[in-house]
Amino acid sequence: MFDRLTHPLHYAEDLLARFTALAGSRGSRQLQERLVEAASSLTGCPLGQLFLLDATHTQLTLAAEWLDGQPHSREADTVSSDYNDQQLLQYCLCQNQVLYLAQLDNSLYATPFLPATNADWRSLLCLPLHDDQQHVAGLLLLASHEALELHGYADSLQLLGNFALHQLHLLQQVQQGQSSTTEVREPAPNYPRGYGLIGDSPAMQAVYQLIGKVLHNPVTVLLTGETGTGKELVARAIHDYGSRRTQPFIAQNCAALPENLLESELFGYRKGAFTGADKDHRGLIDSADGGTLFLDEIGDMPLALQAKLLRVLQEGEVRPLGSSDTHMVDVRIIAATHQDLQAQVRDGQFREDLYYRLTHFPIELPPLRERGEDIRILAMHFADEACCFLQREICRWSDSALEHLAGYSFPGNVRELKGLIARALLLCDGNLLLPEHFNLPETISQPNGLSLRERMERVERNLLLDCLQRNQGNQTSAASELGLPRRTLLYRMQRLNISPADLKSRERNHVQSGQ
Ligand SMILES: Nc1ncnc2c1ncn2[C@@H]1O[C@H](COP(=O)(O)OP(=O)(O)OP(=O)(O)O)[C@@H](O)[C@H]1O
Repeated sequence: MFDRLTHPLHYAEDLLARFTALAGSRGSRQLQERLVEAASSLTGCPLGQLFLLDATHTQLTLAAEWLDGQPHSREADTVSSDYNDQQLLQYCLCQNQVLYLAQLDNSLYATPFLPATNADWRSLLCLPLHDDQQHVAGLLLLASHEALELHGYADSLQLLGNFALHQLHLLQQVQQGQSSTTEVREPAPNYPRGYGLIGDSPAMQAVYQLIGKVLHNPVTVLLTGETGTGKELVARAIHDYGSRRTQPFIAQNCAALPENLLESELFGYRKGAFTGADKDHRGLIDSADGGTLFLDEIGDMPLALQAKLLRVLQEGEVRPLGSSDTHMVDVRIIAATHQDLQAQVRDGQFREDLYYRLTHFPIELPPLRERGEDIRILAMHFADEACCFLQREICRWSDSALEHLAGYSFPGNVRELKGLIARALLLCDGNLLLPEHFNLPETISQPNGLSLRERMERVERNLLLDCLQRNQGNQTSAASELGLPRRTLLYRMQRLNISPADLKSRERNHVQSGQ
């Protein structure tokens, strides 16, 4: 971490002292100032800045600035969510990438976030900072009038910055606790899961069982299933929970690159193998040595490459492009496809020998519509996760919204459900998710075998139950909210078989699901 620094030991000692100083900060302001001061002093840069994302993750604000050995205050400078005029900050934040520019004065990028000084700013280091859930939550920025080699400070300063963010979070929690005006948020409930996947349906239980069989056995696994059913997630689970977890996991989508590029990416090449190959390049198979290589969309791999892959699977041998030698690798291959590989074999698009080699241990991921009971817990899990990410209060669900989702066929499976929830949360101004927040395409919504009348009755039943629940079971207030005479409400309740027991069981469900 310190190998690019001139006095690593001295730097490490100073860095440790800064951690201690940050831990001893007595308030948010002091903590933020100590961080920018520390970063500026450790790197010898006259400027240190800390930008923080707001709770909705749409605005970036300059929280602290250190300039020429002292705190520098300016008008709160807020950068809006599109960061249009702040491309450098946007790059770091959205790409989650460290940015280092040694010759800022020659660059075409605008730097309105840097304070105006007599001398021009020449070098810049900008680091994304992460919260305890590993989400980007801010930026630490250093700048100098000299062309300094700042890159060597990136890793250690990022650790220092992340530590400061965690401390900041703790301080805020303590302050909130003391003011006791803020409600303590219920911890998110634990949804049934296996190997990090959410879902409790018999179909998913069967998947968990199969995953368990291959965790400690490097057999080749073929994951099949429609798009968005979680194939990549399962591949990662097999790696993360298996014996190779400390080794690399490398994923490559075979449909993403043309044949020659895919070949050089996977197998690597030797200098001079083709025009532009000016040095040896290590392929992904080599990079995954000891670990796992996940080949997504294997059905799109060109036939010529299929033969080379078969050699890797059978002999463990790799021959880079332009090389006459082969070398051995120890890579576990997990492949995935949403296509019918057998049909592709029949059509001559997929090698039969590779097909049999890959299908030693197939795992099929069931489509979401065939595991309706998982829709509810997945929906709640994604909503909780998104609320945590946006740092907003956990949303409650109306039964009608959950039913609305349960009646949909989800051609895009879990990925589509996740997207729908993210959108619904943006549309939901309050804290209760309702059917209107989910704009499901009518044309592919499945009636689940119910007639129109039955579906209408279901909607009406949920609407009445929602309203009664809001009014604590008081029929007079519910009727008045609905603009109905009480007698009509009672009549409709009777027709739709709504009893006080229904209300009670609904309340119980809400409590159980943490609502
Ligand atoms: N059981 C699950 N629990 C939690 N999240 C899931 C589950 N299944 C899928 N997801 C989420 O759904 C999204 C799509 O999953 P993934 O990319 O693994 O699907 P896929 O089958 O590989 O899709 P494709 O065939 O299009 O590549 C991801 O965000 C993933 O985290």
